[in-house]
Amino acid sequence: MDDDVENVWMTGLPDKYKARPNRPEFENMCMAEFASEYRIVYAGQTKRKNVLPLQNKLGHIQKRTRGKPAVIRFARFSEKKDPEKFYGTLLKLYLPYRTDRQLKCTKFPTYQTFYALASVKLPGSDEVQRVYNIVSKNREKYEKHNEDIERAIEDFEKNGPIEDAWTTLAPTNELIRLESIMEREPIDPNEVNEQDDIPEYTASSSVSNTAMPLMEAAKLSTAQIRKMYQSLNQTQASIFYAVRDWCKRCISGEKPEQFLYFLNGGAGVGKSHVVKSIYAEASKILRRLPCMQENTDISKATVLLAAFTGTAAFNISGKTLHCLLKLPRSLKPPYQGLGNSLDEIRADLSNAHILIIDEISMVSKQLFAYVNWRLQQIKGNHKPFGGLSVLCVGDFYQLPPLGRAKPLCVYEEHVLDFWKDHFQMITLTQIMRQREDLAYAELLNRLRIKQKHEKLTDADKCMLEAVIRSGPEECPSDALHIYATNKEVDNHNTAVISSRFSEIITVYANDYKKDPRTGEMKRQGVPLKGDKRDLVDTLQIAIGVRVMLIRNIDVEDGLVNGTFGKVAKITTLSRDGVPFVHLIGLHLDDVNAGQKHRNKAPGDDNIVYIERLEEPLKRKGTIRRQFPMKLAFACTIHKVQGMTTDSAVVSLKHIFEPGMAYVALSRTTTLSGLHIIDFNENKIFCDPEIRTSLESMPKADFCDFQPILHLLQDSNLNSAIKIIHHNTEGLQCHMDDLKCHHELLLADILCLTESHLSGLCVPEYLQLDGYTMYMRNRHSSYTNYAYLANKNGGGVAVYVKKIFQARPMMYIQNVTDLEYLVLKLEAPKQALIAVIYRPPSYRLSDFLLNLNGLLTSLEILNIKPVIVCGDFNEDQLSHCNKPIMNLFYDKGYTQLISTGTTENNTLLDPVFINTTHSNVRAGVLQTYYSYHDPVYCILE
Ligand SMILES: Nc1ncnc2c1ncn2[C@@H]1O[C@H](COP(=O)(O)OP(=O)(O)OP(=O)(O)O)[C@@H](O)[C@H]1O
Repeated sequence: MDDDVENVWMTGLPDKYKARPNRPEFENMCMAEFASEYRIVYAGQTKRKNVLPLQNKLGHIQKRTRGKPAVIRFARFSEKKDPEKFYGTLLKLYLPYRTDRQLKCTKFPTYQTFYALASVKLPGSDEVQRVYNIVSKNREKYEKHNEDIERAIEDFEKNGPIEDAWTTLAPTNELIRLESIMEREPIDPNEVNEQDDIPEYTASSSVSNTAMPLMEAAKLSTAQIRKMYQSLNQTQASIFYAVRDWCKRCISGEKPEQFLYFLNGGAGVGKSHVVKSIYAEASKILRRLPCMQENTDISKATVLLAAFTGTAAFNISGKTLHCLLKLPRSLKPPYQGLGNSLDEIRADLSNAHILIIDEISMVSKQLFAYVNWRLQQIKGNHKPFGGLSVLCVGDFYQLPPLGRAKPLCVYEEHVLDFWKDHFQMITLTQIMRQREDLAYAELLNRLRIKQKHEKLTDADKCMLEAVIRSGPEECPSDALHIYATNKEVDNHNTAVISSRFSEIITVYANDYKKDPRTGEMKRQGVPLKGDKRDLVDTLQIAIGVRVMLIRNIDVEDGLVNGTFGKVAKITTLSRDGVPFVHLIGLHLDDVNAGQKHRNKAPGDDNIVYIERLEEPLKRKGTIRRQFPMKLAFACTIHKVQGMTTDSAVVSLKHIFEPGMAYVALSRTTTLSGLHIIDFNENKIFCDPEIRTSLESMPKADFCDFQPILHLLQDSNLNSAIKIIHHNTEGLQCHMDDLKCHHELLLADILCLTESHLSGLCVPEYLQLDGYTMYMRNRHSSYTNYAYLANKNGGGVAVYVKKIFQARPMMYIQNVTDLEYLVLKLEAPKQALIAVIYRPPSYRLSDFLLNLNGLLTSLEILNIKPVIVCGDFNEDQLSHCNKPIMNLFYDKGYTQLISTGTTENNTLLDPVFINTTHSNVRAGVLQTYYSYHDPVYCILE
């Protein structure tokens, strides 16, 4: 290159290789050869390139290797092509100390390495002596132990490596290693040891390289899951059904567009509750995806549950985002792709279709961008988030991301944005945490959006005054104290332990520092001064003290940064006669947490044992071994986001961020459980940008998933007749589900098939308030077909609102061998409503005959409209012949349902009407407890 060329900087070997000279000998050269043979020479050096004398070269090399041993490897291409000549020349040069045998190699087989440029010319014969002198000198200098080494090599070649060479080579280190192994408990390969970047915690220097354990389904029993579904309020149910519907469309092969939803709502509105429900249901449905059928490893999750902090992740039985997507500690652009672990994570997430991120308010824009890029890389798809559907959940009025970064929802020009224009919002408004104390719940809603200089209303002030205390002495001492800063927390904890406990044990950190001379890690007599994010240098504990874990020891097992408990046992051992604390046993507040960490010592099975963690201190070259916990009579507000408690003392003194006061004040289930100290209403404030950002966010439209509720907002429909049919797949076991459904009980006439009931009278538990029930069991429905009568299942039932005048027609002349019920509606309007069930095994020709009989009888009654609903086990969406539908058409009926009514997207549950009624609305409702969805029809 010319001297004045500036563009000389190349970042690495591939660049240098790419820019290799455009000469024939380089053309077919591989990078490895290029790397071993060539070095870039700059400016002045290039001028002498053809005649660099060997002694110069040697001197140069010696300088470069800083006097370390080096061996010459000559690579002159012209000579290489004629090896005999080449080695002949070399032989002359090195005869005094090289044997023929050794020279038969392309590389000199010694223990030192030296590369000369290909352009080096072999010295002429007059230079031989000079080179010889130099080489002899070097040899004296570097090959002092040559004989020993030769012997060792021979020995090695003959006998192989010494088995425990490390012991001989570095005895002290080996001793330390063995001691460490003895001290260490067996490691569970499933444990994930990764940490969060949240305030006051150490961020480990590298990403955890522990193999990613498989996602497990939420550890809830079927009964618990069912209870959760039943408890969903109306808005919670709408998003639940929206996601459920999306999953159903996936399994029916429809390939629906990815959804990107944001589930918004204040503290305690039940966001996490919905997440758990969605996770359970979506995982169940997506298990039927074709890829899951083909894939032998069905343990790979279809729905990924993640959160920013370990506490939030455990709360929803998920993982931290960092751990799930193997994100690096530093999220600074440019994006660092996954290297070797890409295949592994790709396999792990191969079935993933939905990602749920809880506590989204704490996710920074950078982290969110990383999640997007990572998923794009993993899925090999350029769609946002690699084509995965994403449900973000959280409350932007709660804690913002660290470092005062703006929350995701606040758009900033020139800052990476994957939120705006992508996500649609749904807001939960009904507070569930404080549902027993509605006044408090409403107060919290107002505090959530209070601006900094906005004044509280007199009524709100009055409510709060009832719980404002002049100081901690007026508050229950055993309640959790919540402060804004670590300093306040530490002061409180120290004061409590020294005033209330006597047998206090001080656990010092075991600190190690590298000896600069020997490189050995030396145990320090007293703990080193650590950073505030390091594990504590001295931990004061006693039986009964409250503590909190400060590291994510095992997220899946609930041992996370922010897990609370009480010290129940302190196990000591002794080394050289000096006792030391070996394990600390805790009774955790969450009895489900720490299942894997029990039984490490004899005694109480409920004790969860925690051992020391080893971590590098912030100061280089130092290591600390300490229990990852601290006292927790008090904790910071950052630790309580997501927590529900009966009683808490909240100090507002040092609040420094928007949303902090709101998070702290919204933890207790009732106002009486809250005690406020250092009250200052100006400390309760939100980020004003959040309100405007949320107001401008597109809203998700879930009307289709609860259509009757939506339609009834139109007051004209209040007097319309609402008829619903549902194949319940067993009424007895689904009675609670039916009662909790938000739309089924809006029906005036609720027709049910497959009630699976026997007997003739309606038992008490099947009664619904405000309804009269009629039923017909399968056994009494057939006279001529024993093969059907003797089978279990089947049966039909109808619930009619008591305000209606209706007459059941259980037996109609000439109508036999049908599972049916007909209801003659007399007031306020006239109509005939029939519900029919046709078992799949019912021979079609026989069924058509009997159905025809029924339809003819209904015709004779001359009442209009006639509405016939039921499960006919004939797919109305199928392209095959549909004899049942044809019969109805022949009789002048119209079918009202146009979309699938089952999980497989078949239309087995049609609704037929015999008039061309212009004001009929009909469609499909959602449920979770049957293979069939209910269908409705509203007659104005
Ligand atoms: N539909 C519901 N029925 C009964 N209980 C509910 C319901 N939804 C939520 N809860 C209960 O209310 C409390 C708060 O719910 P959850 O933790 O899901 O709220 P959140 O919106 O995630 O709160 P935060 O924003 O503070 O984390 C929990 O005890 C939860 O079990």
